[in-house]
Amino acid sequence: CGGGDDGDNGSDGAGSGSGGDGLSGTVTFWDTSNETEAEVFRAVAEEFSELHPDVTVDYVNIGWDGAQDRFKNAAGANEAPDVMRTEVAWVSDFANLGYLAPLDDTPAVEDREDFLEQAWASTQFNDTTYAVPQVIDTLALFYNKELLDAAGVEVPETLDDIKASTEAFTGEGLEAPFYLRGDDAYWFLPFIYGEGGDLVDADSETVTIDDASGVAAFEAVQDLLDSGAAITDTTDGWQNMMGAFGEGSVAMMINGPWAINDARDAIGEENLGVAPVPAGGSSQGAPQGGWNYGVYAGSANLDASYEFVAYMASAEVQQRITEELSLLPTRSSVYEVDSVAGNEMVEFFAPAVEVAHERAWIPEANSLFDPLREEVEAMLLGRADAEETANAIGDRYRDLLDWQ
Ligand SMILES: C[C@H]1O[C@H](O[C@H]2[C@H](O)[C@@H](O)[C@@H](O[C@H]3[C@H](O)[C@@H](O)[C@@H](O[C@H]4[C@H](O)[C@@H](O)[C@@H](O)O[C@@H]4CO)O[C@@H]3CO)O[C@@H]2CO)[C@H](O)[C@H](O)[C@@H]1N[C@H]1C[C@@H](CO)[C@H](O)[C@@H](O)[C@@H]1O
Repeated sequence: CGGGDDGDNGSDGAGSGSGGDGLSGTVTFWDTSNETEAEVFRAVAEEFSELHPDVTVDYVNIGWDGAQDRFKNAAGANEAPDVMRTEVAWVSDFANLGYLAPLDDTPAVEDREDFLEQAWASTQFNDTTYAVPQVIDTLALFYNKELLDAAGVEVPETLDDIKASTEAFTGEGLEAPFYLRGDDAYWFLPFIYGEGGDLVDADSETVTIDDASGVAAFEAVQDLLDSGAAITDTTDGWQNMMGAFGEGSVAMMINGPWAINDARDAIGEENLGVAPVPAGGSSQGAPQGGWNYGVYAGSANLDASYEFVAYMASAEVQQRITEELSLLPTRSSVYEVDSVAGNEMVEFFAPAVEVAHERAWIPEANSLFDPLREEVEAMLLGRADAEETANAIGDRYRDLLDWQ
């Protein structure tokens, strides 16, 4: 803050010291993390009160399903939590509705230059900062090293490699080489990027999912299933995917850093390998995802909420979250810490995130995933072929976006 003031306001900065910094009251924090992650996020969040004894943190884990609507409904009734774990694509949605407090020039944003540009981009809406980055992620190929060795299979680099491994794995008694998640549209993106395609081109406001690349992507999905190289489900995908991978009925799945600890518990830490998502017919790519902290615009305790967000997004807390959960930091400085730099999963995922497919952080983007999931589900259930699926999605996007 500069100036001649000796700064003795009773606290020695964020890192230590008792209260006396004028913060008090309760900060309610809604967290969407999964069961394994929640243990760490809860502990870290509640420790904020040790630094600010007059502040009570009310940590509430609401999980992932329906979280976006739960926050919007609560905000609409002016009952939203002070701080919300906000998925990277929800910032524009919540900000567009006026539900997030602008954070520029507030204590919530500390060392802005330390944040990764890819992560920072998702916190912006109408040239204003509405969130602070927590973790960044992308999708990768998770594989069971023992099962690949037993089948004599190298880590696949393309979808054709996965198909070519089918006999080797079924010969070892596996149901199939690969679990293809069929109930979450995020998991379809690597197939679309693998054919050099995308859902839309936001710059030219053009729908591209029903281009030849989109049709080729859905043909590749159908071909993996018809050839016996993959199994899928259109409901309970998370449980079925983690179950099949954990029991060894498949050797591979596509997943993200949030699944690392559960996958290690299931097949053994030394047995888990990660690699880039397999390439398709003409290209290779994985989507960028992740999470931020948003502050509810109607919070009755903005000062404590800003400081809570600064603490949760601090380098110290990010380092601890990586050490305990192998989630990816969004601060460049944290990647320099030995315990983080030496983390095998960070060593893989950090460069993978670097080249992850950027998305358009626009409110409309939120509404692209449900039509994608629903139309692909129809294909997986045999009600449509790849071309009909691509065309159906394209038509729905043009209706939704009023784009070409
Ligand atoms: C359909 C939805 O499409 C999009 O969501 C994308 C999302 O944008 C993608 O980034 C991606 O998310 C990754 C995520 O990045 C990745 O980190 C991980 O998250 C882990 C956590 O890591 C882990 O801690 C734990 O929490 O568990 C998490 C979950 O595993 O995996 C996520 C993917 O699962 O994929 C999402 C799509 O799935 C829209 O944003 C909407 O949400 C839309 N649904 C609403 C649209 C509303 C109308 O606007 C409608 O009113 C509502 O009814 C609908 O619900």
